[in-house]
Amino acid sequence: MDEPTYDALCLLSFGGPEGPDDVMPFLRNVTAGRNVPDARLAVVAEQYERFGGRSPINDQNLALIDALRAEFAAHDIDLPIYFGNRNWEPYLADTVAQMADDGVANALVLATSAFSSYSGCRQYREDLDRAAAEVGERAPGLHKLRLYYNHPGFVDAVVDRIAEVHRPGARLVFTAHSIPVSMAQWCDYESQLDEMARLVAGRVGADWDLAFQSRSGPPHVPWLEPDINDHLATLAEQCVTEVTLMPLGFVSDHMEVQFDLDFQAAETATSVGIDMRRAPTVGTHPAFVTGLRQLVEERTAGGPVLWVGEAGPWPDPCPAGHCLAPATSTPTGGRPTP
Ligand SMILES: CC1=C(CCC(=O)O)c2cc3nc(cc4[nH]c(cc5[nH]c(cc1n2)c(C)c5CCC(=O)O)c(CCC(=O)O)c4C)C(CCC(=O)O)=C3C
Ligand SMILES: [Fe+2]
Repeated sequence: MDEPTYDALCLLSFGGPEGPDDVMPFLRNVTAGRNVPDARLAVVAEQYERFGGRSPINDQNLALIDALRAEFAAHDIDLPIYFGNRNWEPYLADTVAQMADDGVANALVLATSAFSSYSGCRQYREDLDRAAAEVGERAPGLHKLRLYYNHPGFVDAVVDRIAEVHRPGARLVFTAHSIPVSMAQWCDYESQLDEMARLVAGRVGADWDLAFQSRSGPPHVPWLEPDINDHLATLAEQCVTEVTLMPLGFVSDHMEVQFDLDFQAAETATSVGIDMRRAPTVGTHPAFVTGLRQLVEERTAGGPVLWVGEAGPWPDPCPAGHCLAPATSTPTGGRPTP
């Protein structure tokens, strides 16, 4: 592929409220155009309020940016790093406008989502298209880096994070954000999670399962299962007493990790008599930061294309028609054009 010369990297993430007054407007941004009932928003708002109305996600992304700046400096990569979000400040469109002001002609984009799904992949690409359209002709070219769920840097960091808390003999349970089954059918989310869980568990040497967390939406709409809380109860029935929990589907310990796992799932574990330890997400683990630098060098310096497992590197750009939104979430009810 013919690569342009890149003059910046933009970290693209979900965003989160900075204080109590931000919580409801943030949640309305997240769920705009979708049928998430107000009752569900109220429940989630309460979860943010437990954290003083402030999500840890923005600080975690800033920490990752700091780590990447140091990594770039140590490897003579001369790319300024920008930060833009889908749902909160700094909003992506403002960041793209800033890049245009600064004379950036082409930027690489690193999304904080390792796996393939509408929420974690295509929706970020839609965000980029919308932000570029908003800024107009002077907007830089925005080039998303390929998915890195099977990059050795990510996988090595996951293995190492598990080692921080794992006890030999404990059951290793991986979690990822549940998504509607109607969303899962258009992407490789489940198979990617399954393959990486198997590979990581093999390296740790543990029996393992994959469970899902943080589902929303009405109960009659099917989402990926088992839910982590139900699964802990099932494990207890099988006389499992020690669990290592690894939130494989996330790259930082944001609200959904700290609330849904450290608070809710931990309570479930206690109530069913399981001694559970949660492994940290990759965060700024040096192996992860190295892997992200290699992902950039793949595009800027002819660096090697690295991956582990069977699926091969995620294609760059994404395959047409992949990671589509579920039909019910589009205004027309039809399939969006790829
Ligand atoms: C696959 C996936 C990821 C992982 C990939 C990625 O990282 O992108 C992810 C990440 C995140 N999800 C987050 C927060 C929320 N997700 C929601 C809602 C939803 N997520 C979905 C999927 C995912 N979500 C889906 C299918 C919905 C329902 C419909 C919809 O609205 O699309 C809602 C609305 C209320 C609710 O229904 O729970 C909130 C508040 C935060 C921020 C945490 C913080 O603040 O620290 C993060 C990193
Ligand atoms: Fe989410």
